[in-house]
Amino acid sequence: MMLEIKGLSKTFRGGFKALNHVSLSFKSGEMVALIGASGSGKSTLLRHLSGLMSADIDGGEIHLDGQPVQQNGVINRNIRAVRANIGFVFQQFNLVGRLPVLTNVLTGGLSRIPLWRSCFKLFTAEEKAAGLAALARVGISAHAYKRASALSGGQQQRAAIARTIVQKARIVLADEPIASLDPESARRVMQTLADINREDGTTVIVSLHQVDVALRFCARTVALSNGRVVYDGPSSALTEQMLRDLYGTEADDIISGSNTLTRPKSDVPTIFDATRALAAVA
Ligand SMILES: Nc1ncnc2c1ncn2[C@@H]1O[C@H](COP(=O)(O)OP(=O)(O)OP(=O)(O)O)[C@@H](O)[C@H]1O
Repeated sequence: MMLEIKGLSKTFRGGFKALNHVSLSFKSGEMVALIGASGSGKSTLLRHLSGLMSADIDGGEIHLDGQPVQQNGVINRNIRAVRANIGFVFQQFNLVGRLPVLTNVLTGGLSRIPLWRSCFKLFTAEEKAAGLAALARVGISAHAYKRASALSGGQQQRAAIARTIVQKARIVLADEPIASLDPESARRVMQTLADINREDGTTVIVSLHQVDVALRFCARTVALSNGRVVYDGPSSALTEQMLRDLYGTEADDIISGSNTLTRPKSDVPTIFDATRALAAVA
């Protein structure tokens, strides 16, 4: 599905401009990293793409395969149908902790299940089988009947990805999905996103604080600074200088990965750091 953003602007109450004429388009099957310093507008952009937040009155438009998500500050009245194609993975997992993992995953299909049935949480054998298959794909089928709150952060995040599989989402928007995970869990979550991208052709747009992860997993990177797109192109063409300009005083930590998952646990690095990644493609 083609996701097109034209001239998107968002001004928060008080006058702060969080998005400033953002225009981007995403083709089916892309895996794109969204990077930028804290406060640059990554989460705000992702919320607009799914119609969770409306732009300014004259703030541009977003279309998914020609269907409006929103136009000039007005969300499509039929947003539920549009949103059925969009899966969302949040930093804080967003599962209902007291419900079993499988039930959480099956709620991904709710937009395609008649309302009366979803109200009573009745799922057919076929739906349950689809849920279990999705859990198997993300490697956590053994935990299907545990309460979601009993899972580790990384497992909960993989359950959230399984939910997007059940939903049959064509686009997955992931907002800092690895920010609160340890390095190995983070790597697995990114690999799971890469798998659904490669195997199902699902478009994945993922905001990341870790530049090295963006370079490792995403062929394309979009960089935001103060609500504007300042880079959109192959991740391999990003230079260290661009990253320094983008992150300012945060740059050393971000680039060397000293505060992220880049520090290898053993001497076999699972993910290489951004400087070496850049040197390798130079
Ligand atoms: N509801 C809101 N009201 C007012 N300002 C907001 C609101 N939400 C976000 N902002 C501001 O908009 C800017 C962009 O925020 P956003 O969360 O999109 O940044 P981000 O790039 O995702 O940052 P981080 O990496 O820290 O999550 C920030 O300066 C933030 O303070």
